[in-house]
Amino acid sequence: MNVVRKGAAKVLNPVWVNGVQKLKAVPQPPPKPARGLIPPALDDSLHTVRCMNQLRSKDKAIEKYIYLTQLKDADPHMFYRLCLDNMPEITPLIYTPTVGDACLQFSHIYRRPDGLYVSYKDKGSILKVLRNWPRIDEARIAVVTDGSRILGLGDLGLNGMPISIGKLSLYVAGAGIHPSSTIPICLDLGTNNKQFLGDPLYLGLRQPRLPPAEMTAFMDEFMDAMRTVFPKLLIQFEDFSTDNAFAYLSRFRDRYPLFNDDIQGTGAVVLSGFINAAKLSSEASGRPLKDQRILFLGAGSAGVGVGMQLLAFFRMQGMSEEEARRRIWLVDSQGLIFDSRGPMAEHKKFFSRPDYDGPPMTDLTEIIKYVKPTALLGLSTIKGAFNQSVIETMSALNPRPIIFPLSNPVRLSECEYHEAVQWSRGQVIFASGSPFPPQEHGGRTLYPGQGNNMYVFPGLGLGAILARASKVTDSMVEASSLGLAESLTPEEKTLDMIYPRVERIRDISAEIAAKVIRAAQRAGVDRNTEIRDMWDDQLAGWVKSKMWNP
Ligand SMILES: NC(=O)C1=CN([C@@H]2O[C@H](COP(=O)(O)OP(=O)(O)OC[C@H]3O[C@@H](n4cnc5c(N)ncnc54)[C@H](OP(=O)(O)O)[C@@H]3O)[C@@H](O)[C@H]2O)C=CC1
Ligand SMILES: CC(=O)C(=O)O
Ligand SMILES: [Mg+2]
Repeated sequence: MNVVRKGAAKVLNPVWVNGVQKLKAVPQPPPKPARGLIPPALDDSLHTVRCMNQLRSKDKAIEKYIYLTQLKDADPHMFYRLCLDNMPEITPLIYTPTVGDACLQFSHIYRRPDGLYVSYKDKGSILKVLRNWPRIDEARIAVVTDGSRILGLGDLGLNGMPISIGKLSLYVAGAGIHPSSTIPICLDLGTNNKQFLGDPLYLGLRQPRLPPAEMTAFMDEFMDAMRTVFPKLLIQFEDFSTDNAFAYLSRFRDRYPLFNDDIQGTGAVVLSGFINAAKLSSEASGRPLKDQRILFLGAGSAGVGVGMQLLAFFRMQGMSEEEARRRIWLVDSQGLIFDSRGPMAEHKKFFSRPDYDGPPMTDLTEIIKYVKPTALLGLSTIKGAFNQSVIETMSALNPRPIIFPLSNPVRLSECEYHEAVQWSRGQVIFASGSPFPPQEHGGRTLYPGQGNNMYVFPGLGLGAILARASKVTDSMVEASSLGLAESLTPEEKTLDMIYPRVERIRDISAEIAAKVIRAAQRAGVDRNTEIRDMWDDQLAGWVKSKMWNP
């Protein structure tokens, strides 16, 4: 279990709140083991070197993942120290892309319990199961998946647990949430994955997924029980299949403090990258922001979530809803989405085009020639969909085309960075869901952005927790996005970066959290009255003081 320093003592530390000194219980690490129980020359700073050497000696990413999982279990302080000191190297191992392989293989690489499993068999007694969690009073944030759409890998059932664990490791590393305040949760509601159902080692329920009414009844009981057992908890819904992602966000968001990371977190992170990318593209084309035209490949929870966030941003620029909506085109597995195409899923209707009435359009290059987009965003899970013809056509239309292949893990990315650089002759403004290495082009080093919700959810969650928000409003999500967009340093701007360096994640999360707290206060959903009167710089310092450090 991810118990940090089991049996840690608590001491009272003085803290200042609105100019008043109070005493607060702070968990302390246990005393060092007694003399003779550890090697005499064991030294913390050298031990980090030893651990990194052991990590780097493994050939395969999945072996590194297993090593880090064991390290987290044995010595969480050292695990998070390594994460913080080596973010660019370790993030792809504990998160996408490697976490995708960890999910695929979870039932085979499983070693020790971590997180909470709530099964359909627990229906009627979910409350009791939740009460088995060992750190109820400390719990502040849960990431909940039902494993039905893990990254772009489909229905992985109970094997989705590493996604919840990985996201929460980033909450700790990236935003300083205390490890013992986190609960990874996997709802085990069956799976339609035939390979898993036939695998004797599969750890989940061997039954097909539930019909919608039964699933909703289960979710109602689960959410009620969550509120009873964990009254201070923020909930992040993660990797639910498209219909359920939209349905449960709208069903529960006004009753519980929660957000859906794939719809809202992705919307926020992509808007942020888009704002910075649009500035660069406008400098090259002279085209004002209001003339940006966005084409999405993929119209699922992420595509539509990003579309809605962009729409809100265009509205902030003074456009009417109709004008803003007409800036956005969606393409799904059947091609361009337009009104006269025939029946379509509810979540696609808002962006369906009323102004196209021709034959179905399925070829992406042809669609680009028709739409003339300035930005092409991929949330389709279709590897290679942004081929040479697509990128050359985008480059012919735009001096600096914005191309974001955002699907995860890396092997499902719509294109790779080196391809985008080569086919655009170095002009592409690029962000991908999973990381790619920098490229040399024309004597310059070009840096890809990582347009991944990992830049947003730690700060958004930290802000919501510290504000003790009763719900997560659209304005809080928007504040997280604008906070991220504004966080670039002058040096990062000089390098044409559109997202900050991941090494700065703690500072970025603190900035985002402070903005989220302000948005919660403006929306009147904050319940932490002690920080309402703080000035901005006081609030920023206070947020940082709340971060846990390994
Ligand atoms: N970078 C980031 O931070 C994030 C990335 N993602 C990634 O985005 C991807 C999609 O996630 P999500 O939206 O939740 O998944 P969904 O399953 O909800 O959506 C996938 C969409 O892609 C469409 N699609 C499938 N095949 C094709 C095709 N051949 N041509 C065009 N479109 C196609 C589907 O069409 P149809 O509707 O017709 O089935 C659907 O609209 C995943 O890989 C996920 O990992 C998700 C969240 C965050
Ligand atoms: C990043 C993420 O949340 C996803 O790919 O689903
Ligand atoms: Mg996700």
